[in-house]
Parts: sequence; C-alpha cells; structure tokens
Amino acid sequence: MRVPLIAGNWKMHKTLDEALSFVRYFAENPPGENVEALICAPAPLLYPLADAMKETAVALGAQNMHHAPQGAFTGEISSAMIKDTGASYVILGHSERRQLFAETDASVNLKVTKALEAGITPILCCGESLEEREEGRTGEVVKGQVIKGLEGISEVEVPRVVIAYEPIWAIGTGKTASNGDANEVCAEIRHLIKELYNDEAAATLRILYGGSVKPSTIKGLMAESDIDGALVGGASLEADSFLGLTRF
Ligand SMILES: O=C[C@H](O)COP(=O)(O)O
Repeated sequence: MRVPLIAGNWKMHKTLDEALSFVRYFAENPPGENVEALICAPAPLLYPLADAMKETAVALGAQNMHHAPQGAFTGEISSAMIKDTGASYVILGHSERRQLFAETDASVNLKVTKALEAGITPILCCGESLEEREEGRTGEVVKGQVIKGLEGISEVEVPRVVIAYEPIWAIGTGKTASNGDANEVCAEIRHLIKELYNDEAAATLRILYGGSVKPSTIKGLMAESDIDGALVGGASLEADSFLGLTRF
C-alpha cells in the first residue's frame, strides 16, 4: 500500500521564528491519520526544525543537494550535511532549479543517485511547460525527464524514489491541471516505471501532483487512482492550510 505523502515546499520563505511557530502549531494539531506529512525547508532552518519537529508527526526535507560528497562548491550542501540535520527527504530537479539555476536531467540524475546512496528519499520533479503542453508533448517531456533522472537506479532502489509531476504552467499561477489530466500523466509515469522496472516497483513508488494545490482541491486529486499525494508551495506556508492539506 502506498502511504499518501503531503509535502510542503517552503521555497525561499520563512525566518527561524516563523518556522518555529509553524511547528508549534503541529505539536497541538496533528496532521491527518494515515498520511505522511513533510516540510521541505530552506537549508539554514533544517537543524532547528529537526529538533522542534521531534514533538510532531511531520517529517523534514531539504530542497536541493549537490551530488559530490564535499569540495569547492560555494553555496552548496552535500547529502551528508542533510543527513546530519536529521532531514530524510530532498526535492531534486524542481522546475525552478532547472529554469533558474541551469539544472539538467544529467545533474538531477547524479543527485538522485547520491541521495539514495546516502539513505535520503529523493523527490524527483518533472513537468512540462505550457508551450510543450500546447504542442502535445507532455508525455514525451515528462517521460524523458523520468527516464534520464532514474538512469542507473536499480530495481531494488527505485521504489524508494518519489516522483512529483508538476506542470510548470500550474506552479504558483492558481491554474491547476484538472484531476483527470493530472492523473493521466501520473498514470503514464507509473506505466513507464513498470516498463523500465517491474510491476512491484510501479505499484510501490509514490507519484505526487504539484501546481497550485490547495486544501479545497486536495480531496479530488487524492481520489484519483495514480496520485499518491501532493507537492505544495504557496498553500504549505500557513500552518492551518498545510494541516487542511493533510486532512483530505
Ligand atoms: O514545489 C511546489 C510547487 O512548485 C507548487 O507550488 P505552488 O503550490 O505554489 O503552485
């Protein structure tokens, strides 16, 4: 059985005080049952949040990671550094990283490989632009990103990967893919995992949808056959709203 995962991506938001008050709220208001709730926070917040989150049922993740174990990579953080904080997830290949920081399928693949090696769960992001969707290339683009992102990952490791399908045109825009359209792409990804690996991997691996998800839209998405959760930006910033997302 795939345990639903509701992952908040705070992006570059929140000071320490703001983050701690968010966590205090969860100490008193637990997330929904049978759901894994996760916050992916900016790197400087990981240590204090890991400590504060011990009192809650919320897991912690990072938003990016370098693939090298160490070295002269100013501004970057390694898998060992993330592990040290107590975080157990890392978002990799988010479209903002691909568009604004020139990440490629090849660099994302190195990071996915390294995260698995370090025992950190990678959330591998994929998604098409509006132009690609209008050209009818959604399946081709998304499948290409998944194939390249998972290159060299074994069938033993692949069930530990989480894939997040986020159409770029739906991120932070208020536009969402319809539940059916989002599910269709997630189902295509699952079918691809079956082709690349096997039935068991396809049945185990979790696929999230992301793009303007809100407490009011989560229920419909979660009712779809191949959507196992959500990667949420804006609506994860307020504690009450994030809580609502976990109680669909
Ligand atoms: O990682 C999260 C996605 O970029 C979605 O962001 P959003 O919920 O603000 O549209």
